[in-house]
Amino acid sequence: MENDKAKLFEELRTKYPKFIYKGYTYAIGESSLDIDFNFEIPGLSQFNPRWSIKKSESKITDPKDLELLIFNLGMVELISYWKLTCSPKIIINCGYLSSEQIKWWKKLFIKGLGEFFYTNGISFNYDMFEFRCDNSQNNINFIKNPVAVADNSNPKVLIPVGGGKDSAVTINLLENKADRYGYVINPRKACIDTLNASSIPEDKYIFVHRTLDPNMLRLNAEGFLNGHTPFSAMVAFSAVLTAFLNDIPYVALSNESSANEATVLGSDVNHQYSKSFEFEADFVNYEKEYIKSGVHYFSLLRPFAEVKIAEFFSKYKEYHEIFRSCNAGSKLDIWCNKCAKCLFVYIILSPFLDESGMLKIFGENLLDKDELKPIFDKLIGIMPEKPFECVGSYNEVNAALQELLRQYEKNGMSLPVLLEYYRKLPGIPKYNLQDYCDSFDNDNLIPDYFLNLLKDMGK
Ligand SMILES: CC(=O)N[C@H]1[C@@H](OP(=O)(O)OP(=O)(O)OC[C@H]2O[C@@H](n3ccc(=O)[nH]c3=O)[C@H](O)[C@@H]2O)O[C@H](CO)[C@@H](O)[C@@H]1O[C@H](C)C(=O)N[C@@H](C)C(=O)N[C@@H](CCC(=O)O)C(=O)O
Ligand SMILES: Nc1ncnc2c1ncn2[C@@H]1O[C@H](COP(=O)(O)OP(=O)(O)OP(=O)(O)O)[C@@H](O)[C@H]1O
Repeated sequence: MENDKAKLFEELRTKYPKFIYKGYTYAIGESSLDIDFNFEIPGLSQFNPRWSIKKSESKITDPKDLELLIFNLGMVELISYWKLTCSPKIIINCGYLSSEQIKWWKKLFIKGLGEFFYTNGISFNYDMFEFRCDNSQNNINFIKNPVAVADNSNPKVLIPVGGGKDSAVTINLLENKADRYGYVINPRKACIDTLNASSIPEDKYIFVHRTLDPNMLRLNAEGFLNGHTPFSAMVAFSAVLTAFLNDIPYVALSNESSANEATVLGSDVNHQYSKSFEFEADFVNYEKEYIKSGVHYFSLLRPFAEVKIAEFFSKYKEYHEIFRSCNAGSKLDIWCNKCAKCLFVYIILSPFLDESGMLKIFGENLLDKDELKPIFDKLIGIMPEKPFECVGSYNEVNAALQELLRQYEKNGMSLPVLLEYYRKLPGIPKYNLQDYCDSFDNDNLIPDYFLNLLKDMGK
């Protein structure tokens, strides 16, 4: 199967040697910015993905100011379309990229699609594709009116909300400390419920509608190359554009330090690459160097491990029955209770909530499901690969399980099947959960105002 895909990859690249980013059009309405991108794989299909971004009434002083942001959103959007054929030439007809920028985009393609290449059995490197851009540097519309930080005591901040626990923690940590706006791409129930459960007023929900081109979905169904794309990189570019449009100087992500760990042990393949600090730092440099919107992008939760975020979240009961971290069940708004993400969230919340609290969320004890053992083995690190999901590090999974084991034994409770299995496993090193809860990663780009808030809260 993997070899078939690698063969298909070669065939498609030969048959479709070019991918063209032909252009974009946009219209600024009273309450939204509407964008149409135009991509083409000659001989195969045109693609017109669309974005509609809510905007405030505030006037855009110069519409041209939006163009660099829109062009760059198109650059990240095109990854999903390019991956159908992985064409060796990417021709950019609507914007200029310097050789440094081209290097930057090549890195995002290679690392952001690391899982896609790995799971399709494709080996891919920097020499296997090139970017050509026809436009001269003179055509760049530099931003003339960047967003300024107006009020440092209650700054406006855009918080991307995914419907899971992490963004709910950011929302709550910033309550009464910042003027919060909730940002959601294609809102699903858990995202809306999360915002409704928070104290963010409805007029500060900023919803964005992104439409995938049906030709891509058709070609996926026909068997063209498909797989994971760096979704969080798209969140980054679109959130900065949305913040700019709404005169909001900060974008606060909820990406944690655990996202930095590779998914495949000893390799660069990381499902969460675009949630890693490496991407965050690259993105901030790119934005400051080549876009200069004035918007500051950072992750408020970067210093923390997932277990610390779980500890915060365990206290925010108002979200417990509405949040959904499960990607597999995201369309149906359910916890599927079968996937790695469900089991992972179950494990890291368990030390902080009693059994009835856990039952309210999941409806059953996932550590009592013997059929989840293969996933469990991947989460604790006795297999060479973690699941391709947004899950925390091996160490913190082990630390949470060992703390849970301690609690069960202290209370004289009988162990669920996976915890009993874990207790008997030989050679597992000892971990202390508190060490992970106390850790604070200084590799972060949190602006002083927000860093001081975390410090004042004793975090
Ligand atoms: C696949 C994906 O990114 N889905 C996100 C997307 O959902 P949407 O309803 O628009 O599309 P799907 O039904 O999932 O996919 C249909 C087909 O289109 C392809 N595709 C989709 C999106 C895209 O950007 N590029 C594509 O090529 C895909 O391959 C299918 O063939 O948008 C939603 C929000 O609007 C997101 O919630 C969807 O995210 C999924 C729940 C999901 O599982 N996303 C994974 C990428 C994922 O692992 N998410 C991580 C974060 C990953 C990261 O750090 O990059 C997570 O949330 O844990
Ligand atoms: N549809 C979306 N719209 C806007 N931002 C999103 C969306 N989906 C995810 N995000 C952003 O990406 C981040 C990472 O997504 P991820 O699913 O890992 O986190 P989460 O939903 O907050 O929590 P959990 O880890 O419990 O799922 C989110 O915290 C949020 O900032």
